[in-house]
Amino acid sequence: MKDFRLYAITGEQFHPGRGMIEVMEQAILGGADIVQLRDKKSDKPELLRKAKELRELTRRHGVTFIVNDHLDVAIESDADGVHLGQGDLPIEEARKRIGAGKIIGISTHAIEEARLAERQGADYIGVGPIFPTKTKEDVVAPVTVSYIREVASEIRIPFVAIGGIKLSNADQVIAAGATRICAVSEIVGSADVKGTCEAFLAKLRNGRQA
Ligand SMILES: Cc1ncc(COP(=O)(O)OP(=O)(O)O)c(N)n1
Ligand SMILES: Cc1nc(C(=O)O)sc1CCOP(=O)(O)O
Ligand SMILES: [Mg+2]
Repeated sequence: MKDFRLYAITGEQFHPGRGMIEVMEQAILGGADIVQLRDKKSDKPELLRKAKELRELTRRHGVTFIVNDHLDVAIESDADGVHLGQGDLPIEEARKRIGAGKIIGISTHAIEEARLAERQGADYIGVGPIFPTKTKEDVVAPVTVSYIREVASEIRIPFVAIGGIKLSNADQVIAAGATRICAVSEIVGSADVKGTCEAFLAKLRNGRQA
């Protein structure tokens, strides 16, 4: 898969009065290079409509587009891939349905899950939740930056840190070895979405030099 640095996930509850496409376009203009549609409320037709809009936006900007949870919506909207949770369908089955050229990402919360995801052919893993977060209802206890250190030293596929990551704590995440960051509320809930993305990327760039 095309490498990425800043992963922006939709969260419409964080920007009342502003449209999702407008907000995600600001994230992309700020440098987000992968976008995920995460929507726990909409029904299938609504999800598909949003996925198609985001597909058009991301294609126009040359940015990777992932659909959370819904493999069928990912396929029908011609997304670049799907993000699975630990309780979702197995990677092997998802791969058969979505095809070899597409991206499969999976959430992990412990090194055993990361090892398994790598063996099963995931293209990237989510590593989290690093810090407490209110964005995800059924979230597990924070894994802390020590899990980033474990993954960075052992896992070879790309990993992205997620969960409670803010501009104010991103330096800890980067110092632990993360070279890719994912955020929901800090990005889409910001009054300056573009500036927030630029600030995350500046931190990631500085971290690489450190
Ligand atoms: C990049 C990334 N990492 C982790 C998640 C969480 O996925 P999951 O565990 O399936 O939980 P939900 O997002 O479905 O609530 C993610 N979506 N993206
Ligand atoms: C969607 C999600 N997945 C997580 C995981 O640990 O797998 S944490 C999380 C929520 C991230 O939202 P925020 O950046 O607002 O904390
Ligand atoms: Mg999920």
